[in-house]
Amino acid sequence: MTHPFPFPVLDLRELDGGEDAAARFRAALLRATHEVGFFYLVGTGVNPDLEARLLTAARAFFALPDKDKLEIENVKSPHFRGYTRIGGERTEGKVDWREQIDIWSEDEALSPTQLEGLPPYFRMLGPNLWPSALPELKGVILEWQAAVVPAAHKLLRAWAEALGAPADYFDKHFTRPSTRMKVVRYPGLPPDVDNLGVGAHKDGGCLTLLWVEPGAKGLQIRPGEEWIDALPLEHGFVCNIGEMVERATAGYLKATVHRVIAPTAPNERISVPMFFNPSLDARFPKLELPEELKEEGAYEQDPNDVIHEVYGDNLLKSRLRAHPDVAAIHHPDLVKSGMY
Ligand SMILES: O=C(O)CCC(=O)C(=O)O
Ligand SMILES: [Fe+2]
Repeated sequence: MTHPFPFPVLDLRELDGGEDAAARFRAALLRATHEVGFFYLVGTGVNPDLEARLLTAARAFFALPDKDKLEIENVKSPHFRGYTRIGGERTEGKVDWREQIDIWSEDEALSPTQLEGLPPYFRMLGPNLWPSALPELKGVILEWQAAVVPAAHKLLRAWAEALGAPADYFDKHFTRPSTRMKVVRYPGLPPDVDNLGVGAHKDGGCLTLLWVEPGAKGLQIRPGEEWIDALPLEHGFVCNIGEMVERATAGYLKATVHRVIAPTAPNERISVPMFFNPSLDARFPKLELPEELKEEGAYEQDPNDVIHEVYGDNLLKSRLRAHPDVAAIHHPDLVKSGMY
């Protein structure tokens, strides 16, 4: 029998509820990310009013005429920001059935002179694209980022301690975190089309905090042999770790494969993943695990998908593969180099 909410629920407020509560939280966090790689997070401080405003703004954006959405189309951004139309993104070489806006931290682009001699991943720094037809979108998104990022920092500190390291073990790699979020709409599939909303994948970075509109099914995870359905928990996030944390812990914490089944028309689904990741030039540290956690050691890197040590290299590789059109227009030299 399947359970609609298959992961443990963790309440972030426990970390501030005295040493016993904090220790309980850390133990539950460790167990969840060791065994399943996913958990629900409540008590983040993101309030229901902000959730409702985000959902309204997201629906309003996707309901805009194409010309207004295409004003910020991602092919206009060398920095992989902006709107991607349905079919414009790929997972495992297959197009995904979703449209989305990519919003990263708000950065200034480096000039060609500044970029000279720097690793190519610095090209990804740059401004976001905002739609002039929906000026209120920017405020809601920046408010969302400001509300979610502190929860992500707290989780990282809890993991460090749970893994026997000092609480600030990861902090120096997150001085300029690469916060990437997406506002995604999975339109209903016509009955004659067979496609996934997004194909099976592991998240590439450290930590994902995913918000899904209440009641919308579609997310499936595969911690073992079988796909498991996971509904969103109201006023909670679905959290999971990515390949960099899996690698840093020699596989003790699991980056679990997941995908989204597209809804059938007239249903649709809005989701807002936030990928919380280290500074671009961070060389994510391997953690020396305490003896009692060392037993497994089953971690093997996929030889076809090498995880680079420097986060920016990973991110650049994944962006170039996910958006071949942006790559061809803005980064033909990188495509030609064969390094990604
Ligand atoms: O939309 C979702 O629920 C999940 C999306 C996802 O896994 C991703 O974009 O990495
Ligand atoms: Fe994902």
